[in-house]
Amino acid sequence: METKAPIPLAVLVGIQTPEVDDIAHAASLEELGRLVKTLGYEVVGQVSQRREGTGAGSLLGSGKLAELAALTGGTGEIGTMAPPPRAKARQRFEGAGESARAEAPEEAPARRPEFVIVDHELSPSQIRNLERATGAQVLDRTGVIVEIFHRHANTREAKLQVEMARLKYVAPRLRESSGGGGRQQGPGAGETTLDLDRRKIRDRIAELKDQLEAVQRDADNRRSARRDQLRVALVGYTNAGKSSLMRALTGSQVLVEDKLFATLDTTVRILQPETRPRVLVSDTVGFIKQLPHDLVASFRSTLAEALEASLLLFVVDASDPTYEAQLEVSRSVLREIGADVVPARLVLNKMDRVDAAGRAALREKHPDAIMLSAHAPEDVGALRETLIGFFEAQMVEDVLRLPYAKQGLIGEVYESARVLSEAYDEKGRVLTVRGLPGAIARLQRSLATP
Ligand SMILES: Nc1nc2c(ncn2[C@@H]2O[C@H](COP(=O)(O)OP(=O)(O)OP(=O)(O)O)[C@@H](O)[C@H]2O)c(=O)[nH]1
Ligand SMILES: [Mg+2]
Repeated sequence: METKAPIPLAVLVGIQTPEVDDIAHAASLEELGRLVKTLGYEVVGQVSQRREGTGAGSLLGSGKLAELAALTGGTGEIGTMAPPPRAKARQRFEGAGESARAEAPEEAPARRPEFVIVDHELSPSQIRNLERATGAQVLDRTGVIVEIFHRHANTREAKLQVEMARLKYVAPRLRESSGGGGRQQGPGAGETTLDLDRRKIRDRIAELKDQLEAVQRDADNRRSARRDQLRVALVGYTNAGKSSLMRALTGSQVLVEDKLFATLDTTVRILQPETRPRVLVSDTVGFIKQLPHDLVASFRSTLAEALEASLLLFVVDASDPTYEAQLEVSRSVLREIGADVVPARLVLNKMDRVDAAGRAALREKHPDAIMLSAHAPEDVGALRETLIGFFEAQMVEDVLRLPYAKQGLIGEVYESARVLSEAYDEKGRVLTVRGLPGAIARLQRSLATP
């Protein structure tokens, strides 16, 4: 009995522009394949072509387009539009290295792929042209990422933000293809939004903005309650191992998956074994290249955690050949949200997959980095000591006088500082404490108020 819908099949399409080398191009398509897998589709083929740019009306040259259409069962024709004229130099460039071919399976697949997934941001008319030529639904990288976020968003805040990003992504594409009379769109455009005209979408976006502001005020309040605590945030590219480190450091059961964007919401846990005062660790959403701008805005809020941390652990998958590009993407997102002012340590993770020569090269390039494997308990133990050392260096000692009338504050003192000694005099308790300057100042303030 067939009750489950079959897994949708997809073909990937990538353009290698002159500034992109072979390794980066292959890595980008591989990453797209992983994104598509995260969406629950199966990748059954790949078409890639060298071109000067990604702006052509049909994206691919006519030959490549025909090759793609042969996989999907389309005509290979986009209809009224003629292919753009090709300059001599461009022809030479494109002719070189046609080595990346469609990986057609040995036997023709029983089903044709229903999706063509393009590794670049496409204009609405490019999407329409490709859909005409291939007979498949076309999604671009942005559409895939927006869709993953849409499916994975859990908290109310994440849901609101993703809906907003999705509407902004969908709106222009709706307008362009509305001549199709309610034609089925890719999953980037849900059926419900299809019926909405631009005005309704604008109204909905305004409504979402209001709701978001309310939710964010609550979140701000919750965060400010954690102010002056010892906080570390794990940030970095998707799949770098942030959640794995979070688990190892805090003994919590956060989701670890060999999937892109396994984590979409920030979680906060206590460093284990617990210290005095305790250290809070936050796990955050991962970054990716060509992150749609509206989703960066949605990061801004989950990453407010990171902004308020005293220390960022910048986690990198050191075993990935493109780790430097990933590092650069992460850095630029952090700059964009203003988190580049927070002290940060580079953590080169997955060192268990790096050989001795690779280690030496990494050590030379990043002499200050912490190298580890999230799977090695001794490495995680050492990282814990490093974290404790970092906070210890910032702590100061002070004396708190707790009058008898204020004994109710003792819990808060133990919570936010380490009590070194305790004595009594005629007025009350005298505590020598060690803690972050901000936390001690806050305690002194609550003791001073009558
Ligand atoms: N070999 C090895 N694999 C690791 C290590 N750390 C994490 N992994 C694996 O890498 C994959 C991704 O790990 P996660 O911890 O989910 O990565 P993440 O950074 O939280 O990813 P997102 O939530 O998707 O952004 C999982 O399959 C982990 O088991 C490591 O030190 N060594
Ligand atoms: Mg994660």
